[in-house]
Amino acid sequence: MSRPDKIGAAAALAKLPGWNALGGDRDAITRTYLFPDFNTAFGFMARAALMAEKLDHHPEWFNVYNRVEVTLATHDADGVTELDVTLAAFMDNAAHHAGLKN
Ligand SMILES: C[C@H](O)[C@H](O)[C@H]1CNC2=NC(N)=NC(=O)C2=N1
Repeated sequence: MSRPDKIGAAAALAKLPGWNALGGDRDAITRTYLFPDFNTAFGFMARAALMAEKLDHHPEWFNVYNRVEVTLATHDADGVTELDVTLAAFMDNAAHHAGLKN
C-alpha cells in the first residue's frame, strides 16, 4: 500500500470531537471509551479489529473490564494520517452502537 501523508494530530483532532493529542514528542491521537461492561467493550474491540484488518491499519489499545484506551498513529508515516481519522471515526460510531457511557 502507498505510504499515507502525515497530516498531524491537530488536523485530525479538528475532525474528531472526543479525541486528544497524545502529548509528549510523539504525533498520535488518543481516546478512552467507557462501556457498560466487558461484554460490550470486547464487542466493540471485535468490530474495530475487523475494520483494522480491512484497512491494514491497527490500533494500539489497552482494555481493562469496561474501559478501552486507544492510541492511533501511522507508524509508516511517523505520525497521524487520514487513515487514523478513518479508523477513529469508525471506532466512534461502533462505540456508540455498543452503548458508550462517556
Ligand atoms: C506491513 C503492514 O501493511 C504495515 O506494517 C501496516 C500494518 N498496520 C499498521 N498500523 C498502523 N497503525 N500503522 C502502520 O504504519 C501500519 N502499517
